[in-house]
Amino acid sequence: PWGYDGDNGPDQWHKNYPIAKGRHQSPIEINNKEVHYDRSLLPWFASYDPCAAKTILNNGKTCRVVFDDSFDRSVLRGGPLPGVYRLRQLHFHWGSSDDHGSEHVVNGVRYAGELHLLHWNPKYSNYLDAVRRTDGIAVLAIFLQVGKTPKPEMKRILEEINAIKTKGKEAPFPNFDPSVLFPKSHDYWTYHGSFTTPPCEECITWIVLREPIIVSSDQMAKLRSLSKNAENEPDLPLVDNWRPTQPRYFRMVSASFL
Ligand SMILES: NS(=O)(=O)c1ccc(B(O)O)cc1
Ligand SMILES: [Zn+2]
Repeated sequence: PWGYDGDNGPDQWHKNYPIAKGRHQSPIEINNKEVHYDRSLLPWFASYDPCAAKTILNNGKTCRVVFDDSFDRSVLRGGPLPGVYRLRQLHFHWGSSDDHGSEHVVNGVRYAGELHLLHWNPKYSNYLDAVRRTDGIAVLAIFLQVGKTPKPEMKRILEEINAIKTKGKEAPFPNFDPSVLFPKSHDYWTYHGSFTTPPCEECITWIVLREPIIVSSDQMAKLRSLSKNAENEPDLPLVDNWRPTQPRYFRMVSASFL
């Protein structure tokens, strides 16, 4: 199966998932010189129900929190989006050390990690139908920057890590509103792209926040303490689960700020 190692890593994905060599792939480099300020872009809003949070799991590729998306309970709207999109899950990407780990890169800057909140367009009958549509999915991406005054709200997620150390482990994760993780500024870049993991469908409206959230080096180490294997297998650290940047081709990256 696909992964992030030499033999099954990002450069090989196209063999089983040809879309991985498409013209609208993610992540990408976001460079000020190529960004277009779009003053018609609206602010985005998240209205999340903390009771929609269900479980946290280690799927061997990332740490994911899953939400009830059986109705418009926790939604993202505004910004570049035509309507409301339902929150389905959040997950992280991180490196083997603090100097890299994010998927998007801003003016050459790699952050220690990246948080993705995945939402789907309820105009489609279900999530699997939405991933086949160019306006099917919206991902809110938030950079993780290592600093001395970490965001206390990150603690809640990292405290659960001990319960999901190995692949396949899942634990209840009730009563959590992920908007507590948002940075102060809602400034964002937006462009059309893809899942950053196979099957790499090109169905995502990306909303990448300019302001990172601060996490501590210990918190990043906590994420790196997850194992990519199950408990009865050798303990291989789950690190460097990020895809390198992909060609932008003829895509416009719009900014909501000057
Ligand atoms: N990294 S990403 O947000 O593009 C993403 C989201 C979901 C899935 B998935 O549920 O397979 C894969 C990648
Ligand atoms: Zn992701």
